[in-house]
Amino acid sequence: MRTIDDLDVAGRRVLVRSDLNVPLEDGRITDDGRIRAALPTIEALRARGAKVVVCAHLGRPKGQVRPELSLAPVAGRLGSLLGADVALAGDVAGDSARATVDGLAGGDVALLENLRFEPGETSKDDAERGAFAARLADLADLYVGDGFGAVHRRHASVFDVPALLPHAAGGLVVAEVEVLRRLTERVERPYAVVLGGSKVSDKLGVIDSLLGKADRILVGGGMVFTFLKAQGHEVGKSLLEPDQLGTVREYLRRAEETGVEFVLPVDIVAAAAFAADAEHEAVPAAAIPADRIGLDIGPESGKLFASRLAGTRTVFWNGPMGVFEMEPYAHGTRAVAQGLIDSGAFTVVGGGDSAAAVRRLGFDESSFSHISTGGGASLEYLEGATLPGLQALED
Ligand SMILES: Nc1ncnc2c1ncn2[C@@H]1O[C@H](COP(=O)(O)OP(=O)(O)O)[C@@H](O)[C@H]1O
Ligand SMILES: O=C(OP(=O)(O)O)[C@H](O)COP(=O)(O)O
Repeated sequence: MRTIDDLDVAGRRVLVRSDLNVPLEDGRITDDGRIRAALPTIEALRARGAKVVVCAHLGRPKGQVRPELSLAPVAGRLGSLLGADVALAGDVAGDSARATVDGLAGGDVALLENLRFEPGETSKDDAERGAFAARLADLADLYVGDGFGAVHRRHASVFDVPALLPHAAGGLVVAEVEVLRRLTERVERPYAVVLGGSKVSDKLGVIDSLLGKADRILVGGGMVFTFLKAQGHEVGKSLLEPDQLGTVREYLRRAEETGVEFVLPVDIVAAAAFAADAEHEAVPAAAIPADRIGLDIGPESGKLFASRLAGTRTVFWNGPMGVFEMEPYAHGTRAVAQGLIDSGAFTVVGGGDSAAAVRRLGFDESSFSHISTGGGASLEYLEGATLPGLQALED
């Protein structure tokens, strides 16, 4: 892959695809790790006199303009971290974007509005995606792919635009790939993978390939209920992927056959509602009441998970063990983070929310070997999948 050092950027418009998908609460950024991770590439381009046009997504607005998912707070934080004004365009690739880009001088930075306000960004239709990509490409002379957390998405700004412009990989993408390559090429065993979070349908599929790679797979977070249900247990109102029950049963069967150890929670914190002040208690994982929702793994599971991480040499973790944003449901995530640290293994934590969780829960980032900005992206990389956003930069 070419890097930004291979591009002649002075005075030219450089479209930088970053992943600035940060967690928000009431319109405020609760963790700016992804913005900080995007800075080195933007700063390097500015220093070389580029007109930097940053583009990124926030949440999943599904092609609709949703004012609460405007990148305005991100533009503000990016500006204060850069110590420079960041002009936010009023649209993604319309008249306002054009005027904003036209107003840039060398060394200036602008941010386009949330890419996913445009249906073309995420469209599965090649022509629709291509038409939007052409509008984006029209705003720039060069393209830099630096949004590692989104490289697994075949989206216009990730996959199609680099085909239309001279392009290079940004520093974040280069650094992330270097660390993750270590987990695919020379992994030290025992190798454990911890999976959780809420993007269950996206991430269940990677277990298929992990069964041939990992020695232990620990499952918590919103992912666990499809496993519990597949084993015949009641899961109440917890997150569930009913279509995946057969797949999960097959995973459990194959794990037994191949000697891969699946570690599932033995207890669950079950709450009366999805709220911090809801009545809640730890119940056996096999006995979740029908009117309750599972929001964390229980204390016994926290101990069990930590014990199964002890003695490992490599751990990859994606997805919080519970709804850590609410203190009553943060214990499992805290226990697993501590388990990674205590294991002494080479530890990689991946994912926007997982990385935010370790910071929010007070862990020192340097306690982990690597904190990746990508959850789904790093899982798919480890799976050996071809990632559209990396493939597009290789050509
Ligand atoms: N049992 C659960 N039910 C619902 N949501 C959960 C549960 N456990 C964890 N989550 C949520 O998962 C979200 C993160 O999931 P995900 O986006 O897959 O992780 P990452 O961003 O690290 O890849 C968090 O916001 C957390 O609140
Ligand atoms: O947050 C992200 O991924 P992650 O939760 O897997 O870390 C990326 O910004 C990609 O977002 P998407 O999963 O809505 O495509």
